[in-house]
Amino acid sequence: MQTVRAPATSANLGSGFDVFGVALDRPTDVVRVEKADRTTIEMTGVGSQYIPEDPEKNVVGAVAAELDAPAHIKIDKGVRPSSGLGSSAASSAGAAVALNALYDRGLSREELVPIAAEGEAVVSGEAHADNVAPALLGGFTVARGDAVTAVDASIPLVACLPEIAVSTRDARSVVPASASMEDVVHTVGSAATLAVGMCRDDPELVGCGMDERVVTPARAELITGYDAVREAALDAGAAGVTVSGAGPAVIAPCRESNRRHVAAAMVDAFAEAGVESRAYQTRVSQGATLY
Ligand SMILES: Nc1ncnc2c1ncn2[C@@H]1O[C@H](COP(=O)(O)OP(=O)(O)O)[C@@H](O)[C@H]1O
Ligand SMILES: N[C@@H](CCOP(=O)(O)O)C(=O)O
Repeated sequence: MQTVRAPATSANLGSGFDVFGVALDRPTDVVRVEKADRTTIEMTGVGSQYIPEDPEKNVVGAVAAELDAPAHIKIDKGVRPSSGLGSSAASSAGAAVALNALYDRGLSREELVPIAAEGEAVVSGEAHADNVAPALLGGFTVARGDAVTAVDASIPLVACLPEIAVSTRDARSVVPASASMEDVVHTVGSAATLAVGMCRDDPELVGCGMDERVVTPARAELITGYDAVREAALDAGAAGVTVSGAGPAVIAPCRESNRRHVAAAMVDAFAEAGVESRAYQTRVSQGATLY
């Protein structure tokens, strides 16, 4: 038997649409695997009632098939599905690490990225790696085509998750098909600033580099209260605010000393907009861990 704790992730970070991602130290999924003749899946935890246990429809079924590693897979969900916090990626990455160890496949974390990405294809139709890369490698990751670059980073963040469901598919359908050259230049400047901020562990640069004018405003429309939550987080001292993943979670880097204050301000602002929410006081952290 093998057990893995796999982290939530936030992919995009505003300026890095479909490219940037970070692993978060909470929330997490716990994935437990035991050898079996065929793959079966058992789900518990937050939102598990909405997740199919059929291996054809659950992301971990595809990962087990890719690794030719049939198992009884138990997943205790800590990362709510359709959250914008890489819920499916946490399970995919956790299963990839656990099954790799269970069957002694000897694959590196980098080699597991495309395998875990096949799990993502079950949900979104695309084997995108921007969530599974940080879930496997930890820190800040850059997914570009088949190549992934990872750097360690330690940035305090608040990830505030409202009681709204936004499917990744729906949130992708509102992304504009084109952007002006002015907006492209602005995004490149922001993305470069964010990457430097991650390398320097500087939350101010990371927050500044999240500014993006094409994808984020379109998706913010799907999140009741987004503008008020953004303003409240900035007033409370956040260095920047953006939509986490495809939403509805909203993410805000900040100094550790004002993280609690930022978290409270975001929850209060959602409440004023009539939406319940939960704020995770978290940080950029390590990838999936065997224990
Ligand atoms: N093991 C799993 N964990 C989470 N979601 C899963 C899993 N297997 C299949 N799904 C499906 O994936 C969808 C949620 O994934 P996704 O939209 O990527 O969430 P998030 O925005 O949190 O990353 C839901 O439709 C859910 O039923
Ligand atoms: N780059 C993708 C990431 C989706 O992440 P999720 O956590 O919302 O599944 C996108 O922005 O569509």
